[in-house]
Amino acid sequence: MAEIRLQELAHAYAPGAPHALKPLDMTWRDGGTYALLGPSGCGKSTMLNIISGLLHPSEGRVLFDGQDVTRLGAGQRNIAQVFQVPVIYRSMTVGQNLAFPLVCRGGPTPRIRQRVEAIAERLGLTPLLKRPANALTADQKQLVSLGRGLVREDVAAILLDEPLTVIDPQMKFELRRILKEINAEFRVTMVLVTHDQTEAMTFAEEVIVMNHGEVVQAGRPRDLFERPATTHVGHFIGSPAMNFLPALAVAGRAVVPGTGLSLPLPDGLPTDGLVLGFRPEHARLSGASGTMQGRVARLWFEGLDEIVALSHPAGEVRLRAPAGLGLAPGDTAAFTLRDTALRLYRNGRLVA
Ligand SMILES: Nc1ncnc2c1ncn2[C@@H]1O[C@H](COP(=O)(O)OP(=O)(O)OP(=O)(O)O)[C@@H](O)[C@H]1O
Repeated sequence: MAEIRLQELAHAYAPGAPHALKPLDMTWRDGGTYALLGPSGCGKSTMLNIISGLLHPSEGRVLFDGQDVTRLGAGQRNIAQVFQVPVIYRSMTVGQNLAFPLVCRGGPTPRIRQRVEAIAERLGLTPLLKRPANALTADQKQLVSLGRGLVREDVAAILLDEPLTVIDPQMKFELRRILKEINAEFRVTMVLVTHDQTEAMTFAEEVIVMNHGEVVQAGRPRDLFERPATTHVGHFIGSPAMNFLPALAVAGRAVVPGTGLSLPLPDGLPTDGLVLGFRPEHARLSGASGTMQGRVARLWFEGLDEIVALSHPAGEVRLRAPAGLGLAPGDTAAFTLRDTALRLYRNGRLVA
């Protein structure tokens, strides 16, 4: 188990090619849970493969517990990696698959059996231990892949590259819980790559949001939700996404015309490219008068809540409201906003 430090790390796949991973510095605490979150092609797998040693970075260093491992191959790093597509040894039983990493390292047989049984129990694989791995469903095969990553007690970290994609939705929730339990019990550093915000936000203590090869924000799930560092993060995290409305500078404040939405402008801030943003969850419908009034454009259900899309000359905003308020498209509605809910962005970046 190890602290992982990325120092001035960057990667281009060919000399002179644009960076697939732009320069970054980051430290992941020993025993922590982390998620790399972002759309397809943003550089998540590139970063993970550099950490596992499958890929050598074109710039910078990777340190495990202070030791430079940048030029070491995957086999020398003591990392367990689980991929999107299950990797199993088809000619072996489930038990033999789970035992394989330990057998390769030559541990005592009783200890191996004990560890295999413990991990199988955690993953619900006990009844399948003697089955040929070949005969399993895709879900079960991925559980075996995960189990092979978890069975070793000496790994520096477990890297999970979209491992839940092939897993049945019911099972996903259960597996995230199991992974967290294993992390709490064995304090093994875990890094999950995903493009699914719910998966990232419910699994990790710290989420690293990436876009176009760049880390745009790294922080606790609550901080990403409350204070997105960019409008991209505000769009990408949360459902519905954060609301953003263009603002003008008026008498030292950023103001959305025709609404009560405004914030003081920080001293010296240029006044172009201003946008005010707030979360749908922080607005409360308030009858016909409030911070902003608009016309109900659309309504739809999300779980027990109703999402109300309000149209206004400044733009459309979405609010989350308890179902059964009796609103209909075309109605006039208004909302008030929680005091601390408003954020100011300039050219897409948080300024206040
Ligand atoms: N072997 C490669 N050679 C050249 N370019 C590559 C290679 N692998 C990835 N890339 C490019 O690097 C960028 C980042 O890709 P990467 O696979 O790391 O993104 P990702 O976020 O993991 O995407 P996905 O979720 O689709 O796997 C993309 O523009 C991709 O086309």
